[in-house]
Amino acid sequence: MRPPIIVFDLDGTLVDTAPDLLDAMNHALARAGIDTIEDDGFRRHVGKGARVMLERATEAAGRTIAPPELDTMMTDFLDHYQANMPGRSKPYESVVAAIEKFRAADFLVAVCTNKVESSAKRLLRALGIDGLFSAICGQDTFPVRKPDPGHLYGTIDVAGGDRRHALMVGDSETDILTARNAGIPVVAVDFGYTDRPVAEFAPDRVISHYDEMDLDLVRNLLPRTSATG
Ligand SMILES: O=C(O)COP(=O)(O)O
Ligand SMILES: [Mg+2]
Repeated sequence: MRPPIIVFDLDGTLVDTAPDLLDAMNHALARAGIDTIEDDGFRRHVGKGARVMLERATEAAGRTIAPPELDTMMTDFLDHYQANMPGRSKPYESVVAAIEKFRAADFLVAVCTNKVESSAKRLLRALGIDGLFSAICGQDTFPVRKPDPGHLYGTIDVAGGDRRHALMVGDSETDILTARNAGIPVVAVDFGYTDRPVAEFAPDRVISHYDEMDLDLVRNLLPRTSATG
């Protein structure tokens, strides 16, 4: 029997990455001659991949850019972002302790993110926490990405987990839609990056701190089995 699994989103859920995403975005914008961003309004665009963040910042500056230019900006973004890891990015308070508790209770833990896979792996390695995860899958790991359920199913399969005893943890509408599309329960954190309060997207639970995410909460959301009950 495959073990139960908890799948975390990355940006805004597992790691507070916004300052470094902003630095890398501004580097790419400046190289393209586009106004850089000074406020943190861009956080609401995190979760759909860096290309969407760059497109939104470009629109906000009143510019339209052709796909090849956007490709160049994406390369500039990734070069800067990956060269400066881990930068100021930090795992959210108590998330590592929570993950260690789940692993000790024989849950697998994995990451399903719309970051490119190499960025996700490099960041988690730079933070010294990559070893906690049985799979780290990004927007380019499979032919589909969140909110397509195939991204979440694929992550569970690579990790060797049980799709029927899986839980998603995320911070955005994208994550909640992904879990719903997959028929998998979802816990939302309310401290991440989203354009509207996560409760509006009707997750199964909302938490404000990882201290709230104990084994009882997880087991209550999963179908009963000898492994999870
Ligand atoms: O938008 C991104 O770059 C990734 O965001 P995610 O880790 O929240 O999926
Ligand atoms: Mg996120």
